[in-house]
Amino acid sequence: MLTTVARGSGDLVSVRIMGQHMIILGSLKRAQDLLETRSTIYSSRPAAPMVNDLIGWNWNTSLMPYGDKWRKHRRSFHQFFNSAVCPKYRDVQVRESHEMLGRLLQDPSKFLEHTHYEPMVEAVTPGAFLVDLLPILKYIPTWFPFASFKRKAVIWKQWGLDMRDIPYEETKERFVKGEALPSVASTLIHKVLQDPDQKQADVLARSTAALGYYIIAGTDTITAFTRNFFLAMANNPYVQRKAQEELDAVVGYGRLPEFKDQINLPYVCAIIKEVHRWRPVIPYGFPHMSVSDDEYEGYFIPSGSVIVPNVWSILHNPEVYYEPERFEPDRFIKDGKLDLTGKDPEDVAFGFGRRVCQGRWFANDWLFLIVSHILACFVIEAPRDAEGKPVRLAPEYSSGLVSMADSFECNVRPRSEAMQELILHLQEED
Ligand code: HEM
Repeated sequence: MLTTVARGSGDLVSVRIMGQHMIILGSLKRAQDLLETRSTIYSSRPAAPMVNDLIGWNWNTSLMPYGDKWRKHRRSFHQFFNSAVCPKYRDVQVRESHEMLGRLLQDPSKFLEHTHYEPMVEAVTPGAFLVDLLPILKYIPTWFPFASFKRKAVIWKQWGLDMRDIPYEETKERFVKGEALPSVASTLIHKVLQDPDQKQADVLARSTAALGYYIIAGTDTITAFTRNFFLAMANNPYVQRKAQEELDAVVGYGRLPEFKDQINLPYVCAIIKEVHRWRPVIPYGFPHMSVSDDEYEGYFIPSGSVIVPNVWSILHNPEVYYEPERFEPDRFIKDGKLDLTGKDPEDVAFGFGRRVCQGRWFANDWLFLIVSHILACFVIEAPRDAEGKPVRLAPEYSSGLVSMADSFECNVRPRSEAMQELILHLQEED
């Protein structure tokens, strides 16, 4: 029997579900007080038997409990994705973006298909499966009538292992033959082969490389963000026009926006911030877990409590963001410049404290290319109704950890013949 007991109000709510304490943090102050100032206590993850034991994803940093193993994996990932290293990947990201533009040009009606979505996010959503609340369930046999989660787990486990191991093994084979291209995986393999404890080094290397392929941590979030961007542009044509005017003035027509232009494109950057704020892709926060008893402003928080930052309510606080449901990049512009004082949505959308997203620099570069390139090259319009009026798009969202908009229709067309030719030309060059 599932029982829920709730206490507290406003921005700090404590809930008990089947004996499990859960604290929901509804303001930036609460989230920072606990997850950042007291990060030694609040940086673990809740046990997730579906993911860790059944699917066998205990090699994934983002799901590991706080401790030495997590620290080792985080350090290993950090060396390849810290802010100083990420600019090295920009050439590859630019080429990827050119390809994406080419696909959009070829078949604009399939703009959602040019993004990538894996249903596995369902599995990393704590509480999505009863087994996460009742770990004993993991021992029931796969053929048991209600054990569909176990059957899914068998498929996902193999999929996860293939995703981690196949590209790694292929790179290793090429490396041994001296044919591997420079990559995160080949750098790691080079180190493994020199390590006295090759077996252990190999385990860490393949986990880092798998995350490094940004398959798990990255693609769902980037896909969800891109969908929200299309949605915001289709519903707000004046925002789109304003961004395109800025792009035309700063970049001109003969080339695509580049990283060096970013500083002169405050409105385009404000759109990225506003997409993070308006429809955060992890709206109910990535849960943390406390590792010792604590007392906070008169509340006793027992060890093992699940702590959930309510990202949606923080980013929709009308005291910080006027008319929060409105898509309004101008809220981040002051005197023609980007002004994020006390309101940068990325301080919230990428999580908190010691568990803050490790892919944020890589993601930011990627999102800048997606948004600026699409805006420079295409017009995005909502479909029209029988009277010729634009339809207000309002898709449903999935309820997983990463909240993804369901598919929706949009008219996407090149802004001009010149832009069309530029895309084709860039593809020939790459
Ligand atoms: C729109 C893009 C993205 C968003 C909004 C996002 C958001 C997040 C959030 C909220 C967390 C949890 C933070 C916490 O527990 O407080 C996280 C963790 C993580 N992210 Fe991202 N992420 C994005 C893209 C990426 C990409 C592209 C990568 C990889 C290249 C990545 C790698 C990671 C890793 C490794 C963790 C685990 C950190 C840990 O548990 O120690 N993320 N991300």
